[in-house]
Amino acid sequence: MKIAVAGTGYVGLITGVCLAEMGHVVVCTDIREDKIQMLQSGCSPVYEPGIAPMLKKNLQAGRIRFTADPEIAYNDADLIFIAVGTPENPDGTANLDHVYEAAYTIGLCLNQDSVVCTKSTVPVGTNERISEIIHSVQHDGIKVHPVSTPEFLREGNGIYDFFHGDRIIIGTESAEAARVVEQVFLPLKIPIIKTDTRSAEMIKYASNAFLATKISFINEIAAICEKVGANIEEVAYGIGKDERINPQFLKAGIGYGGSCFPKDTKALVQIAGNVQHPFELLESVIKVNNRQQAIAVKKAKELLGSLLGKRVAVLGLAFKPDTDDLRESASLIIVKALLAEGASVIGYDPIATENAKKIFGQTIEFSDNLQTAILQAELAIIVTEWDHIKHFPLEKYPTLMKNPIIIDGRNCYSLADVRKHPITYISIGRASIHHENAPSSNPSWEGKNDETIISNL
Ligand SMILES: NC(=O)C1=CN([C@@H]2O[C@H](COP(=O)(O)OP(=O)(O)OC[C@H]3O[C@@H](n4cnc5c(N)ncnc54)[C@H](O)[C@@H]3O)[C@@H](O)[C@H]2O)C=CC1
Ligand SMILES: O=C(O)[C@H]1O[C@H](OP(=O)(O)OP(=O)(O)OC[C@H]2O[C@@H](n3ccc(=O)[nH]c3=O)[C@H](O)[C@@H]2O)[C@H](O)[C@@H](O)[C@@H]1O
Repeated sequence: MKIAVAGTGYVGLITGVCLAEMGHVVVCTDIREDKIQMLQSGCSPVYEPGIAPMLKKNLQAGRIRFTADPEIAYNDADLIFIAVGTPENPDGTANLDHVYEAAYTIGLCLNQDSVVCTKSTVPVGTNERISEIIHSVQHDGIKVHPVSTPEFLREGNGIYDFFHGDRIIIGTESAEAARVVEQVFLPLKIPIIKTDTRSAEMIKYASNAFLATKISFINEIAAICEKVGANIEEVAYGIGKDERINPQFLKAGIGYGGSCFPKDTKALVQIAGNVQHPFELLESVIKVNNRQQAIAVKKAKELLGSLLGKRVAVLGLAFKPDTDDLRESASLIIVKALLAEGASVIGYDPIATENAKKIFGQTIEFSDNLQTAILQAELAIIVTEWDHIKHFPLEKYPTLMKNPIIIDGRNCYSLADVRKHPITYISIGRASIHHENAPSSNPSWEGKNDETIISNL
């Protein structure tokens, strides 16, 4: 069976390389010739742990090829995965231009019967439109079956998720097409759920919306914990022990970012609105997240008063660890707000700096290591819990910073460890630790003094 993949971004590339690793013959195509050239030479245009060696191995074995020519990719493909981007329109709806362009090109190029699977996240009804587009231009006498196969991988864990996902959804009205797709994934021994196309499309949005809801829920509880002197880490552990709640996605912090939760929650609000069902719960989830992404700078201002002229180190720029992706990262909001307050910003990220430079340009400085990032800084804001940041020794902050103040947006350190050092430390949903040399302005987010809170923990 020859498999083609449209789009060589995070999803397309991981899908293509992992299918080749399973032994399939795969050809990937993209409209970006620069990406295709990189991939042909064995280099991955995105950072994803494990992808580079697997790519090289399968290129050498001749199981995967890359081409900018869609004719070569689609002409004789038995199975095609569409994995192109579906970014957000200004009104929050999903932009389907790339998906429809890919469908059109597939229709023009296909020369045999084929199954066309959509991995891109698309609103309910899109696969029907994809099918119409293909049929409107396809060669006579061939059969093309559309299937919705939504993708659930996480960036930074993409390869693991491909081989060990919780489920594979196959949404189609064609039993024959479902069988073809099932045969491809059966060796992975991942539960396969066959359903209708519209339900498959909805499963993807509902999954992301539910996970985003868990995050905003725990962030709301964190905000209350700060005011009542409880500790969100203890609370999340306690509620997560209930199997019905589950411990995952209960990590309080400065909100969810990334290429999907923000856009997919907004798109689902639009999908609901289109059928006159205001999705009030999800609207609140989005609102809470917007507040959360702004909270680090709010806390900094409450603590320091003016940020004008202050040197602030932003530690972590990617939207989460183990990726170079900055799409909708909290760092974007934080850096913008710091600059608006007149602070001078120095950014550090172990992997995402090159992508960050494309966004921030010369408006901020960059450091290629954490130590120089915090050197002489008046404030450090932890945005991304990279291992390297999480495990950076606390004792180094007082030796490098003037008067060490950390706002930890990801609760990387235990309060007990922080208390051993002369550091003012503000985290999310936990007691604030004010070192005696720190600025004296009284933060409004809690009415307790530190001693009272410390004795509670
Ligand atoms: N990034 C992620 O972790 C996940 C993404 N998704 C969904 O998968 C889809 C793809 O996401 P990413 O891989 O992150 O996007 P991406 O933006 O990294 O990559 C998309 C690629 O498609 C290419 N492309 C655009 N139009 C094309 C066309 N007509 N033919 C061939 N290639 C074309 C682009 O040049 C780009 O390289 C989106 O719908 C996203 O919501 C779903 C699950 C996880
Ligand atoms: O549709 C998608 O693109 C993907 O979106 C998420 O994956 P991803 O965005 O790569 O990363 P996550 O690990 O889910 O984290 C997303 C954001 O939520 C934040 N988060 C996550 C978990 C948590 O407990 N708390 C929290 O704030 C992370 O810091 C990050 O900013 C989903 O987890 C995937 O299943 C889905 O396929």
